[in-house]
Amino acid sequence: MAWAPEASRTAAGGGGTNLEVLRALESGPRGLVEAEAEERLLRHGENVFPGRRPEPLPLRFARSLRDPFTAVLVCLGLVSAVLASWATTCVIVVLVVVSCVLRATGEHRADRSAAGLRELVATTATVRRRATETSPPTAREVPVDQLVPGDLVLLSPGDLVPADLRLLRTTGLTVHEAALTGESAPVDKSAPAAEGAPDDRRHLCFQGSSVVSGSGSGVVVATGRGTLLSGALAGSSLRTHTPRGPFDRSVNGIAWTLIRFMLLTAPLVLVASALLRGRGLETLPFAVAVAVGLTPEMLPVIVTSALARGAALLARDSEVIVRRLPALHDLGAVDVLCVDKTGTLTQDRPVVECSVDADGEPDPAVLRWAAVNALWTLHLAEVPVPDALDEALLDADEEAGAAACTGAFDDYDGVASLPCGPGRRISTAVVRLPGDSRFALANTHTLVVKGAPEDVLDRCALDDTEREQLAGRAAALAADGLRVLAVAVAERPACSGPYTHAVERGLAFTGFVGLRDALAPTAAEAIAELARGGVAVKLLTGDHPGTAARVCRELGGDPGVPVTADRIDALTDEEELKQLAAGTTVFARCTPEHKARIVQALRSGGHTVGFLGDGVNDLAALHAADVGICPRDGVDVAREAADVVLASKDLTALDRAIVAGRRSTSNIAAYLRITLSSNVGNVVAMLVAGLMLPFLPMLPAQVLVQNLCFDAAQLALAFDRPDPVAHNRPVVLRPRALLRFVTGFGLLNAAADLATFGVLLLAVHSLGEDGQEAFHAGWFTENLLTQAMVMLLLRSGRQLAEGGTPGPIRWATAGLAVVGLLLPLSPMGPLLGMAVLPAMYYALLAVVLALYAVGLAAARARFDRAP
Ligand SMILES: Nc1ncnc2c1ncn2[C@@H]1O[C@H](COP(=O)(O)OP(=O)(O)OP(=O)(O)O)[C@@H](O)[C@H]1O
Ligand SMILES: [Mg+2]
Repeated sequence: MAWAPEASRTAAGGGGTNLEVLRALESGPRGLVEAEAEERLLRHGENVFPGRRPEPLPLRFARSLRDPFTAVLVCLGLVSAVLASWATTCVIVVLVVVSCVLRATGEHRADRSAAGLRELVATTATVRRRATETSPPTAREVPVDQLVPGDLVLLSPGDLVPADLRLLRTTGLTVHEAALTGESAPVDKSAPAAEGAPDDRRHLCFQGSSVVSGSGSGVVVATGRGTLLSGALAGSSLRTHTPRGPFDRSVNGIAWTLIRFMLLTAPLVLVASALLRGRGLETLPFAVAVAVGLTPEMLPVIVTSALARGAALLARDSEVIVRRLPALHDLGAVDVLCVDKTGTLTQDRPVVECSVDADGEPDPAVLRWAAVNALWTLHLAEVPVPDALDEALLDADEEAGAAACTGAFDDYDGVASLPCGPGRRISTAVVRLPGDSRFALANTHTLVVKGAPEDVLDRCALDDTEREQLAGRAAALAADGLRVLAVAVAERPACSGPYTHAVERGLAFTGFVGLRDALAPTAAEAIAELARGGVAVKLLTGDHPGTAARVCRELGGDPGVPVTADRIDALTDEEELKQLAAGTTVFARCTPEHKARIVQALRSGGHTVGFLGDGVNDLAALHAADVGICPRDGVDVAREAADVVLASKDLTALDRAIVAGRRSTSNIAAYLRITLSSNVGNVVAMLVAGLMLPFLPMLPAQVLVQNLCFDAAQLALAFDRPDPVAHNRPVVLRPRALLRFVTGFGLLNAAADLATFGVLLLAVHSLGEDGQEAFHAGWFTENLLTQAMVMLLLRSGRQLAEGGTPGPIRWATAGLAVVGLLLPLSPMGPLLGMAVLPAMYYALLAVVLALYAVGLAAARARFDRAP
């Protein structure tokens, strides 16, 4: 348990000065001493994020019991136990246990293989601590689970709030509390004024929220199970939201259809045999066995195994972490990938290339003003985390300054800063010349503004023609692939109160700074591969349309006509937005909301959408997409929001992840096709034969043994290496197409079964009561052999004639055939009520099977040709 001491919670929750709060928590402004923190960790326990505690194996096992297929099996097991049909009950218990064990261990394995990588991209918190009582405090990163009450935490944009905090100091801090309150807009947070304020929620930051802009420091008041989020989850007033992605629509949709179908089978068999054969309740065990026979009970196992194996291989070979297994399936279905530009396709290490005045002439003063802005934005932040653009400006300025030795700008003192953030594309620093207040200059503050040209020009005192001209100049720089910042300044009488955005008006335009941000080395290759694989790539960026279009071209794509986000604002009709989103490749000047809206529009247009992004401004879109993907260098919140994390710098890992997703889905689809068509075939044949014969066409125990053999063999499908050609386009499981397939192939299978029925009539002279055992043996052999054939011919893609070493499928089918042929002849045969058949039967059976193989191959070829 990790409750903060009761006293501290009260102090933190109520008012109180910073010092009082710190004292109540036995902490201080210089942070905890390491030894004390260690001691507290023992006392309070680890600060584990709710919902992220690793699930123990028994719990996993219990969770797989909740699966609908397993539930149906358990019900059928109960029915057979009530009927005292113990053999059936035993087989069902074996099925349930095997399936749960396989699923739980599969998930566990996938988790383990990603564990090392997860550490590599783990979320950390920045704390201020001291090595000893007397040493100075230093800020350092600690794993989130090591935080203790009383720790001083520093927050900056993109951080996940690691525990419940009482704020001590803030500058322009806004946080996103959607995980707690559902509120999607960022909320302002501030440290209380000195006298303590009554509005305590404003002064608290809660675990699970994320920092959007600004920075701050706070003291930890609660960790682990003591946090508000933990409490809310325990009281289950909050649910971790699970979006309905393609996986839910396809695999789960199909599963539920099957379950309804299965629940109908047992009553149907009972009614049919009562009406037509006058049999009573004694057919119930048989009806139950048929229902079990029809159940693709291995579906959950195949799904988990195929996905877990794919995820484990990806982690090992390509350093990709799949955080939610179904996301791997969804990746395979992605047909549109939206990508953010800065930091994803580019390296986000911009370098200043030019600094020009309003006439386009080189002017170092523009860079100097931009650097003054960057310097004071950085210094006035509670936590100075340099942004890449600011860092580049400071570096370039330092170099230029060293050459020119002009010191005038260094004399400025910072007064206030209004930083940029999501949706705000300019940053302002208010500076002044230090000096005696008797001089007029000391009463003047200088506003230095830099940011997106459109936004800065809007705030400058210019007439329309001038503004247009300057916008044109910015566009020309952008078209060269530069990131462009406009710089403007204004002198104002000193203002004693806090500065607000309202002062950013009537500025004097100074010039532009152009920065070049190199492309990520593997970006072009990755994008080309995506295009070859049938995935449309769209660029969604906050940057200038010119820069975005140029980047797109450099990556080998056709940018078309870039759309700026204000066009999206103008659209009220969802239909129009859908069309615009589908027909556009580059979206520029997007705010986080625009990115999410575009993703949403593409999804409602019927696409499966992936979003690859790394910043705070990508958070909403990462949530909105079917699959959120984050590169390794993304901010904490982006990584937390993503379903898939690319742990290596290599973007082509994404292509491999998509192929892995397609492969897993293909294997799942192959399983469904194979198992359903043979199950449907068997049930139809069994019903027909059951109505014509004086005895049950198969005994319940036989049905179940046959089923066990099928299941064991079909597990191999999860490990199949399907045809690579099948993976050059998105793979989607379509319930309708599957149904068509299953009906067609199921009837073909039933025809083969009934042909065997005819053969048995010929070979076994009397099919009266005494021919029963021979009939059962004959049908058992035929069923297993046809199943083996179906597995070979209906797997995804690869043909029988392939060379090389036999894969899992061939071993499985060979095993199935051997069991089918030998089991009735072995001592097990009589135990299961089967007799030895005449040799003639095998000869005739060979003919039936050959015909069936030809029929299957022809039907498959026809099916593959169909659109
Ligand atoms: N530190 C900054 N100072 C001034 N302006 C900035 C700063 N950072 C960003 N901007 C402006 O805001 C714009 C939008 O930034 P934002 O972070 O939303 O997207 P981005 O980094 O350009 O691109 P992407 O969305 O591809 O990551 C930038 O293009 C730039 O003009
Ligand atoms: Mg970015």
